[in-house]
Amino acid sequence: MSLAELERTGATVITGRTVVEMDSVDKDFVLGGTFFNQTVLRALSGVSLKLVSGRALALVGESGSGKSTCARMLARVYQPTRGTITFEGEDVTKFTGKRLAQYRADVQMVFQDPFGSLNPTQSIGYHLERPLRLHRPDLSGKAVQQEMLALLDRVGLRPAADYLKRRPHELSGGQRQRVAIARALSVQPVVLLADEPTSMLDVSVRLGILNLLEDMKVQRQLAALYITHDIATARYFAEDTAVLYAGHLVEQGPSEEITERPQHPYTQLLIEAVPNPARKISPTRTRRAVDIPLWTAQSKGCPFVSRCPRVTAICKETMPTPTPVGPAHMVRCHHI
Ligand SMILES: Nc1ncnc2c1ncn2[C@@H]1O[C@H](COP(=O)(O)OP(=O)(O)OP(=O)(O)O)[C@@H](O)[C@H]1O
Repeated sequence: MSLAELERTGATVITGRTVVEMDSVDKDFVLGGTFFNQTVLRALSGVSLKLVSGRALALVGESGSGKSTCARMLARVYQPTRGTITFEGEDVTKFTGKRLAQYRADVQMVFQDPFGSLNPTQSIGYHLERPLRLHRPDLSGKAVQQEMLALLDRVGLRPAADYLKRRPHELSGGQRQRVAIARALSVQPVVLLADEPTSMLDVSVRLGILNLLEDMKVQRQLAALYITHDIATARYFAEDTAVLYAGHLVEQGPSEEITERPQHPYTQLLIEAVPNPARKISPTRTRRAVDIPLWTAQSKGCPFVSRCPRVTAICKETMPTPTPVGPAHMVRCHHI
């Protein structure tokens, strides 16, 4: 049976190989207090996820849920407090020197603010030439020029030669994000971490950037992490979705399954919040803004209790373990 046929049967087909794996990762930040009585924020609690070549995983959650912390750990900006991160089977936390530099080239990040990530005093050519010369010393001067033009062309900045001498302020937000993507691709990465890559762009250009990232994911078989507040775009770009709340993964599985049949009350809340002109507004349903709880090493129970319509005594005491509810679909809730 071909992959396409197998997919039509409804089975979850995970193509590609696991490139990066996070296993039971905690990340603590010391916020203050004395040496003997520190206030420790647990920004991530027991997070496990995989990035697979040619596939994207969307990491969805509200502000402060720990999405960027997760990406920064994958990029080796932060070390985990507990748990392991492996890259092609090797322990990332042990990388130093040349191995760490190579890892940082293999794992590229695209940030939400395309202007902040480019140097306003330097040309677009400079932004592409530097990583090419640093990470691909085999290329001759002429080959570097050709590669810069090919990269700009590939991200849709045409005619490419026109863009080389321009500076970031001469480009629109969407064009700057295309330059940032070209720069990330210049070092031939294996993993792409896209941290809300469209949230600061005009709505009209967002789809173009998502399409470009999708093309790059497929053509280069990148293992991608797509961070977003917006569960609706998660389905568009990512095959798999993981929902993060107060540093805990509360639901994870195929994007289509998660958006069609969300099981965790938090995922259901995110889906209900997606604007849908066809849906009637229920006057009985009221929403109040609630902050994500500050999770510490002493916190217990499920972090969603203060907002959960299903809450019972056990939820206040014990964090639920992951429960399978479908092929490659897990939920952490006592009441599914
Ligand atoms: N370096 C740090 N020191 C202390 N606390 C931090 C640090 N980095 C992040 N945090 C805290 O960790 C929690 C998670 O932050 P993070 O930026 O990962 O969330 P996020 O989901 O990416 O939010 P946003 O969507 O607003 O970027 C927040 O409470 C944040 O204040």
